[in-house]
Amino acid sequence: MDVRTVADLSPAERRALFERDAGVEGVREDVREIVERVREEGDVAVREFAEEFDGVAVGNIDVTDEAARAHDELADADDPVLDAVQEAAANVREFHERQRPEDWRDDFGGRELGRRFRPIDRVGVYVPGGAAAYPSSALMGIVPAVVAGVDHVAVATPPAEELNPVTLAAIHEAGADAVYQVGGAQAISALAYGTETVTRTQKVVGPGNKWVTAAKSIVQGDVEIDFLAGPSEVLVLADETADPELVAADLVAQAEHDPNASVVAVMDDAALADAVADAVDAQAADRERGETIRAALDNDASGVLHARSMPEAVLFAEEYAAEHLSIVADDDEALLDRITNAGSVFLGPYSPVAAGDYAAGTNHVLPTNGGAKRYGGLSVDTFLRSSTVQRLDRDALADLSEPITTLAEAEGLEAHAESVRKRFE
Ligand SMILES: NC(=O)c1ccc[n+]([C@@H]2O[C@H](COP(=O)([O-])OP(=O)(O)OC[C@H]3O[C@@H](n4cnc5c(N)ncnc54)[C@H](O)[C@@H]3O)[C@@H](O)[C@H]2O)c1
Ligand SMILES: N[C@H](CO)Cc1c[nH]c[nH+]1
Ligand SMILES: [Zn+2]
Repeated sequence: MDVRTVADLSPAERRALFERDAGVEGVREDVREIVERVREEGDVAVREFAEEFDGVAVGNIDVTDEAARAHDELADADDPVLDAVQEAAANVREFHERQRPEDWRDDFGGRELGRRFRPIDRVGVYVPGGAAAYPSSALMGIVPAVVAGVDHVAVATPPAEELNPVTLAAIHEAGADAVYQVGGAQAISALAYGTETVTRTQKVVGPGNKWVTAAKSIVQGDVEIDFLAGPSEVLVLADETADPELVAADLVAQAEHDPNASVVAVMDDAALADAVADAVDAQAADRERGETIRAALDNDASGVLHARSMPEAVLFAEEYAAEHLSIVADDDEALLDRITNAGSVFLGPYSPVAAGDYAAGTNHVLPTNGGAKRYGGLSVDTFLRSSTVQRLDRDALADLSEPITTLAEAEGLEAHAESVRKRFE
């Protein structure tokens, strides 16, 4: 890879990095058609798109029993992959249980005010599975919904002649209530609007490629969504203490997800930048998914960048607002203090992004395309809604009657004022 200098980036290069869209805009119109066809034609369209995009003639769309069977078969065979799924699930559950908010009520001087949290009834979780299998995303999407207490968790995952048994087992292990084999934009539409087979849900969550991400942005409004969690991204912020081989390994790892993945390293040390660029090229050539990795490395939103100073590198990282931010530097905590825009942060040489991807316990469903400037990743909150509660005593309402009636009259809403006065007649 060529090393570029932050200060010398052209306006077009800056736009490609900071306004990246991972290919989503380019497929938006095609995806709109897919979403509409599924909305109007239901299962018929789901089956047609499965043939067209996945090359599969789908039998049963509902594969809930198959997921349970896949789980039983791995358990009966004492397959160590099920142990890995269960260990990861336990860590994800433990971390997310800490996020469950408590209902509360407090006395504000005669005004008893509070907040209560209740789960959404029916949610749809998309579990990707086109270019790779994603049992880990099943855990990340479903476990927080179960922890939140969602009544019905419906899952959609791409169809296959033979569905991936580890993905199915992870979906079952995580606690899904219904599982459908439908992928891509058609899955998002099915979960958003329902079909003859697929339950209509109130909120659709989960990561996916550019087609999935475009579909989520289209159904948003008709149904709640979590946020856009598209092709993976990592930004490594490093100083001269970083090991270039490890920086490169984390870049190459995220690059293997998708040709539209974006991977960046920015550092204040020119020699390190050269070493990282060389290590990335060497490692990419050795990896099984070399073609995908090379495409991701070569896209306009990826790069190895040299900054004139760490403050300049930090500003770059803030503007980039990466899904994953890895800080590999002597004083990583001081750098972290200056960062606000990142989906998930990885500190120190023993915190590779892959740890969070699979098993540390934090969620890997995270905002891409700069979304980290506006929202955080998937959590228990994603599946909750809150209500406020109040009980005022007579004196508290009497104390407030002046501001309430004055404001009501200022708004020309006399009946509001009267509803307070009536209580003191
Ligand atoms: N941001 C996050 O939190 C996060 C987490 C995990 C994974 N990811 C991303 O999820 C994605 C997974 O991608 P994937 O492709 O492996 O699986 P996927 O399930 O997202 O996509 C597969 C589906 O894409 C559809 N598709 C393929 N070609 C199409 C075409 N030409 N037209 C219309 N639809 C088409 C098919 O319906 C197929 O079922 C990767 O980009 C990965 O980086 C992101
Ligand atoms: N890095 C992905 C999120 O962008 C999550 C993942 C799943 N499997 C491996 N990685
Ligand atoms: Zn990953």
